[in-house]
Amino acid sequence: MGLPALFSLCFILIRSMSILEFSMLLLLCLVIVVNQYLKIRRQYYSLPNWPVLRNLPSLICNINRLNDWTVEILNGCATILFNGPVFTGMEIVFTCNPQNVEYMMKTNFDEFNKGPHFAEIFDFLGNGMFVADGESWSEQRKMAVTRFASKKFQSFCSEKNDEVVTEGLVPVLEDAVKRGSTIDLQEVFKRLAFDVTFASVLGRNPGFLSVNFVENEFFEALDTLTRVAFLRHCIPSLWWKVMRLLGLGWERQYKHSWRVLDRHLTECISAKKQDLTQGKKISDDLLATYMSSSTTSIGGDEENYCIDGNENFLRDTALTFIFAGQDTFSSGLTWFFYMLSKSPSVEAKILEELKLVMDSNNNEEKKKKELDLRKLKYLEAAILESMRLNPPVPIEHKSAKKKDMLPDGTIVGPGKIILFSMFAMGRMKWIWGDDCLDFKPERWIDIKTGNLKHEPSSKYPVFNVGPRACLGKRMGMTVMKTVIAAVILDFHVEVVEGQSVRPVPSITLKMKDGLKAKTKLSVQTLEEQVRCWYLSTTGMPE
Ligand code: HEM
Repeated sequence: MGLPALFSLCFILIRSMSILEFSMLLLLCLVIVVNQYLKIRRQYYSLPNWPVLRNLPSLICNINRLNDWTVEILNGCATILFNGPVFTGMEIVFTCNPQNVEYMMKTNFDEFNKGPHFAEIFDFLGNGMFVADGESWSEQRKMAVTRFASKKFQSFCSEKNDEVVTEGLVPVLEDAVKRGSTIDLQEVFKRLAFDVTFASVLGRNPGFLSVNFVENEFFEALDTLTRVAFLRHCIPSLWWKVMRLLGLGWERQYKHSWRVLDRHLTECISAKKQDLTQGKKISDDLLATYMSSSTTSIGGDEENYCIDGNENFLRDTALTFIFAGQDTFSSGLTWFFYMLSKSPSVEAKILEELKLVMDSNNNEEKKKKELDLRKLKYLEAAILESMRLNPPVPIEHKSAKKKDMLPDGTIVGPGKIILFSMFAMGRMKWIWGDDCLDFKPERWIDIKTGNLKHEPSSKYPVFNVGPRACLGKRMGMTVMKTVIAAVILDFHVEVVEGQSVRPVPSITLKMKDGLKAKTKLSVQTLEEQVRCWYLSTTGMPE
C-alpha cells in the first residue's frame, strides 16, 4: 500500500470516530511517543546542553568529584554522549557497559586503538608501549612479555621489593610508633611504590622511602607530567596546545619536568652502556634485560625505533614501566588500608590466614621470610574487592578506527573517543548485585572449593581487558601482598577518624588529603589490650 492510500485510510478512520475515541487515540499516540523518548533518554542520558559550551560546564562543575559523578550519570543509562564546546571537536562516549568493554577490548580489538589523541596527551612517554598502537605496540608487547616472564627478572624484583620493605617501610613505621606521630599512609605507599618500580626498572633503589622523607627530583617531575596529562584530558586539545606553544601555566612546568626526566634517564642508560662495553656485570633489572639482548627493529614511522641500543626506545620503555607501575599499586595499597580500617572483621580474617600459612612452614626461622603468598587466598580476595570499589586506574581510554556500533546500539564514528569508567562499573547494582557498595572479600571466594572465584575481565577490568591487559599484574599483586603482610603481622594501623577521604581528580585514584593514620606495634597492642582488660575488670590502672 502506498503512502497516499495509507493517509486516506487513516483519514477515513478518524472521521468515523467519535470525539471520545479520537481523544483515546491521541492519548495512546502520546504515550507511545513519550515512552520512546524516555527509552532513548535512558540509553543516551543527556547532560545539560549549554549554548556554545554544550556539556563542558557540567564537567567543570563536577571535576572535583569526577568519579562519583560518573557513577551518578551512568547509573540510569550505562552510556552517555559528552559534547565539548562547538568547533572543538570534543566528543566523547562514556560507558560502563561490560558488553561494550568486551567488544572494544577483546572481540573487536583490532578496530579500536588508543589513537593519536591519547599519544599526544601522554607525549612524555614518547613511542613507548603504553601509548603505541598497531605494529609498534604489538612488537613492544612481545618483547616486554618475554622479559616479564624471565625468572631472573622476577627474582630481582622480589629481592628489591623485600629490600624496600625491610630498609624503607619497616623503619618508617617503627619510627612513627616510637614518636607516637601520625603518618600519611598515601605518602608512605607512594614512596614505597616509586622505590620498588624504579629499582626493578633501573636497578637502583633511590631510597625515597626513608625516615627523613627526602625529596626526589625524578619523582616530582614524573608527578607533574602525570598531573598535566590529566588536565589535558579535561579541556579541548586546541586549548592546551596553544598553552604549550606559548609556554603558559602548567604547560611550562611540563616542559621543565620532561627535561629533568630525560636527563636522568639518559645518564642512567649511558652508565649502563658503559658498564656493558667494559664487560662489567650489571644487575638483572628490566632496562638491563633490554640492553643486553639483541632486539629487532620495527618499521613504520619510527624506523629502527626498537633496535637494540636505540636510546629513545630505551628511555621511553624505562619511563613507561616506571609510570605504569608506581602510581597504580600505591593507590591500591592506600585504598586497601582505608577499606580495612572500616572492616575490623576482614583484618582479623587476614591475620588469621597469615598465621595459618606461617604455621604451615616447619622452619621456625624462615616462617615470616618465606611466606607462601600463593596460599593467601583471603588476602587476595580482599585486595581484589578493595580495587573493585577503588580501581587504581578509574577510567580507560579507547578510540574507534572506523564507524562502528557498540553492542548497546551506540554509534561511534572514526576517531571518536570512548571512555569506560571502571570506577562506575564496580559500583553498579546490575553488575555486582544489591550489595555492590559493601566491602565483601567473600564475594571472591567459592564457598564449595574455598578457591578464588574467577570473574570475566570485562566485568572486572581493573587490570585491563584482552590483549592489552596489564603486564605488571603479577608484580603488583605480589608487592601488595608482601607489603600488607609485613604491615599487618607487625603493626596495627589505626586510621585517624573523622578525616575526609575523597579522591582528587587524577589519572590514578588518589586521596585529596592523603590517609592519616597512627601505628602501633602488634605486641604493644596486645599489652594494651591486657591493660584495658585490667582497667575494665578492676576499675584501676595496672
Ligand atoms: C595494582 C597494580 C596495577 C594495576 C591495577 C594496573 C592496571 C593497569 C591498567 C588498567 C592498564 C591499562 C591502562 C591503559 O591502557 O590505559 C595497565 C596497563 C599496563 N600496566 Fe599495569 N597495573 C598495575 C601495576 C603494574 C605494574 C607494577 C607494572 C609494571 C611495572 C605495570 C605495567 C603495565 C604496562 C606495561 C601496561 C601497558 C600494557 C599494554 O598497553 O599492552 N602495571 N595496567
